Amino acid sequence: MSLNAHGVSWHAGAGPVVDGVTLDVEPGQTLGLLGPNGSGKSSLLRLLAGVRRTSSGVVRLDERPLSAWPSRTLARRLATMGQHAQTDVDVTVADVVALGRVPHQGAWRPTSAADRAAVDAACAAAGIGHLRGRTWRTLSGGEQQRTQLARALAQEPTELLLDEPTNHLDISHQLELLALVRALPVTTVVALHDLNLAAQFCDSVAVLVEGRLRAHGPTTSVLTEALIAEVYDVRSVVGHDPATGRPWVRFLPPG
Ligand SMILES: Nc1ncnc2c1ncn2[C@@H]1O[C@H](COP(=O)(O)OP(=O)(O)OP(=O)(O)O)[C@@H](O)[C@H]1O
Repeated sequence: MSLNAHGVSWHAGAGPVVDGVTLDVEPGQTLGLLGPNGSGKSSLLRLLAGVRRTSSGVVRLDERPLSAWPSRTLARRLATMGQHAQTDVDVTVADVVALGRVPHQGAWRPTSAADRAAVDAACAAAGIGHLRGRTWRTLSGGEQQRTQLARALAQEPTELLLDEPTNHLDISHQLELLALVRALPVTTVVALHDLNLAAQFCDSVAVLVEGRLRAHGPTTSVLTEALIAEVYDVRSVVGHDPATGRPWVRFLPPG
């Protein structure tokens, strides 16, 4: 087992935002986190990353509660990529990517050859080598997103938690990013709105509705016309690609 949530809830305001979620993420797997707007995907990702404390229940990494991990060790293991990374400071792309190395560096240890190699590899993988000298604030939304991915990759994590990593990307970069993430020997949880991207790239999916886990399992079993109608109130046809066996979804007009 890699990451595991057991009976995890998080309350904000009047009621639970995440409500009793139990979920195992197998090592090396790419798990898609699906659900309508406001269903709790980002909140659950923050709980899985340990950046937010559960109101009840426990998140474990390798069967050990996150709270029992030394923070630096945890920071080396878990990398996150959020939806809205912003800064008012004039930092370069190279500076942002190098932040991924901080958990690996001691207070008095200078940047090592391993740090430089990890940053180079991450920039190459995310296709941002040519942007390294640019100021972060001058980047397009998609370029910022790929820079954040490079920062997360430079961290050389074993678990990667991505919140809608494709939302600013053109179709080519969407496919590239998810193919890259899927090929990594890393356990990944990725919140997605695009059901066809989930169908194509996720080994399994977890579907949240109003903070509760409505379904979890292999993508092929979970992504059905009935589930899509129930969760999103949209009619669809779900087929399977004969070459890959993977599902695809075609949405139908209301009526
Ligand atoms: N700090 C907070 N205080 C109060 N309510 C919150 C807080 N954070 C999130 N919420 C609410 O919890 C619900 C779930 O939010 P969350 O961002 O986790 O959903 P999501 O599934 O990621 O949504 P989206 O698909 O729109 O990004 C929303 O109704 C949101 O307004």
